[in-house]
Amino acid sequence: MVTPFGARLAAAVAERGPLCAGIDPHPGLLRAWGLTEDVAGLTRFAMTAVEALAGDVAVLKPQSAFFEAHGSAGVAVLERVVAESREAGALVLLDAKRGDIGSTMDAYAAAYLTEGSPLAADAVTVSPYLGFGALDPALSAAAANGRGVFVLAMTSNPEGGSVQRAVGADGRTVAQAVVDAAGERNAAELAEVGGELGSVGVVVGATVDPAAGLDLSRLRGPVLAPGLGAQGGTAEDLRRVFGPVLSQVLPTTSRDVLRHGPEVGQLRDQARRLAEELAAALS
Ligand SMILES: O=c1ccn([C@@H]2O[C@H](COP(=O)(O)O)[C@@H](O)[C@H]2O)c(=O)[nH]1
Repeated sequence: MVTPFGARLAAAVAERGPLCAGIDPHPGLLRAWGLTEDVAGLTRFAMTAVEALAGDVAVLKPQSAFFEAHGSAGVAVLERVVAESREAGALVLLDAKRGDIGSTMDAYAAAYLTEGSPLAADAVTVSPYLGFGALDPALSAAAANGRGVFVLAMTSNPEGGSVQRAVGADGRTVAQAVVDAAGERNAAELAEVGGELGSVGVVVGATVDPAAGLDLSRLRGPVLAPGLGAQGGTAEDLRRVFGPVLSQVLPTTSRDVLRHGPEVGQLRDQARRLAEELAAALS
């Protein structure tokens, strides 16, 4: 039997600390690193980040959009990032935010969650706004292959609230319904294979207002928390937003690490500093 993603994530965080470092090759960061805004610059940027971070952090989160922006050659760089990060011992969470009808989700599951695919990662972000049930192919492939999914619930951007905080006929917000559906999948997984942490995560911004009242207590899975650093969230916010489920939080930041490049040692030092600060905030 394959080891479930939830168990692999818990082990990685226990060994390496809680930081999920993003690899977001923004054009502005390429310029700041003195690189050209082309595939050569992208390659140097991304592989420097991998060299600095993949042996150190628990999870690396490449943002697919910045690689896709360079066309097929950019996607080839993303394939290298995924493969070399995993070889160096980091889990890879591919931030692609895919979501579609079930038959198309089959193809996304084949691309991101199936051994042998050039873009197969340890986990992928997905969007539930075609209905949580439409994600079934990805959830099934993840379970079968020891991989994970992170479902958008309450995102870090201010615009998200108009959709995610809308209240349905049952009185729950859209975000709460997403979290509850993820929790049901985790309860089924943990009942079947045991363990503490399920493989279906959700995305909840470190920037969200705790007054939104999102109840994560029955999730029993990881909570990816973006929004730290460049978007204004702080380690202290994690305690305020996620108090009762702090041990399940996987804080992520991209620019707050990457702005310390291009020197490998400085990137690594910043990631270590943040990992320590976050571990303290989450304990
Ligand atoms: O709610 C969300 C979901 C995903 N993201 C992604 O995380 C990083 C954040 O980058 P920073 O430089 O740390 O701001 C980026 O890839 C987003 O697409 C998010 O910010 N919020």
